[in-house]
Amino acid sequence: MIGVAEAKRILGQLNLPRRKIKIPISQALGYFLAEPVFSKINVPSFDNSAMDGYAFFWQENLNSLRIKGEISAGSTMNLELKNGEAVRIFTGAPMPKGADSVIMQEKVERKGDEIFFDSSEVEKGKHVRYQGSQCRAGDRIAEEGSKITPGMVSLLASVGVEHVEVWEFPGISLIITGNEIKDLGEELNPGQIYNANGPALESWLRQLGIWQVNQIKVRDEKEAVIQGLKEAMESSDLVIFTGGISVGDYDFVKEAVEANQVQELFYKLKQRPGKPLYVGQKAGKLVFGLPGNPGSVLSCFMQYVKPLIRTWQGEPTAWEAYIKVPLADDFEKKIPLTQFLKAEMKEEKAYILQGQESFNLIAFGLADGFVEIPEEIEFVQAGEKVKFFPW
Ligand SMILES: Nc1nc2c(c(=O)[nH]1)N[C@H]1C(S)=C(S)[C@@H](COP(=O)(O)OP(=O)(O)OC[C@H]3O[C@@H](n4cnc5c(N)ncnc54)[C@H](O)[C@@H]3O)O[C@H]1N2
Ligand code: MOO
Repeated sequence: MIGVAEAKRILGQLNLPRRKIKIPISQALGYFLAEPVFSKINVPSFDNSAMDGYAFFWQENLNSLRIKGEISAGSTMNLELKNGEAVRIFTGAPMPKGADSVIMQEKVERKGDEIFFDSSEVEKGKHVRYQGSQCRAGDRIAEEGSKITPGMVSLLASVGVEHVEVWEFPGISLIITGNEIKDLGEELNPGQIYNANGPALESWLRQLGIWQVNQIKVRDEKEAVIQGLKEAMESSDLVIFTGGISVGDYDFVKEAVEANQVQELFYKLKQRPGKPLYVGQKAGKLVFGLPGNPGSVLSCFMQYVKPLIRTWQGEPTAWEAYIKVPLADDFEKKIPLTQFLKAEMKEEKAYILQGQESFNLIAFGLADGFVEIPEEIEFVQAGEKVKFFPW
């Protein structure tokens, strides 16, 4: 059995067969840039007013101006001001020739075609947004690996970028094993349970922007599991099993990966929950055998599958997605394994929740994420900092 750090090192070093795609920015939310982005234009592309008011040429001791005309946003009017003249101007409208400053309309008193104001209210260059003051054509405005947020989309649109090169998301298949598993809405007979893992993983994947997932259920029969994996590998980059990876007589995932010539990267980790985690690889495709208990599925997904998918998607720091927070209470770890514990964050402290068994989902409904207590640590004192992995 290897430890958590070694497992992460192995997965972190994989050479993932990622693909670049070019997509319109309207569809790019949540993707990561595969190339840096350069501005196509100067922004602003012309000097313009930052306020509704009056534009003029600044001079010492100025306290009145004569209004010569009006310029609104989008106007192409070719107006030229002389000293002592002002133009009525609106936010975003181009500054006329001969003007270098704007005064807000609230600061003036208008009488006919003249405005009067206190000379202390005006300043050279005030309320003008100069050409190229955000960026200039050719400037690098976003780096490779940046996540496309709504803010980034706004920036890209402002500089005239219509399409971006991003890393394509991996295609994913979920294989839910277990004769006892019933879908919601179905009747539960004795010995049967609801499928918690399928909806949980679907939700996780949606959180990562992945809405299209091939999901199949297979019975605990060797041929069905082998065939299910074969078909899933043909259509996906990542195959995620839940259940069937332990040592029971009806656990066939191990036999299925071997029958499909998947090469083992590791099997069984010094951790709880999720000890019997399996990961294998074939021709760049990855197979995760998540142990069936829902607590194990969620911990293993969060610790290994999520960072791997994020890396595939182009996030450079996916394996460091934790923060260090103080533990609210003392914690004694009674097992020589790394423990992932469901925890709630309150007033910047992590509270380890009751009910940490890997079948028990009550704590999952309350948790904000996991606390990690490393293998070699036996006791953590209240106030000591631990790694916290937010959902
Ligand atoms: N003799 C041993 N037995 C077990 C060991 C071991 O080392 N030696 N490890 C235990 C640990 S730890 C885990 S975790 C489980 C993992 O078992 P499997 O991956 O084979 O999973 P299953 O046996 O199929 O299921 C385990 C458990 O989870 C429930 N389950 C499965 N799928 C779902 C689902 N989609 N939604 C909700 N719950 C699900 C299933 O009914 C079982 O109760 O093995 C231990 N045994
Ligand atoms: O570690 Mo298992 O993953 O206890 O449920």
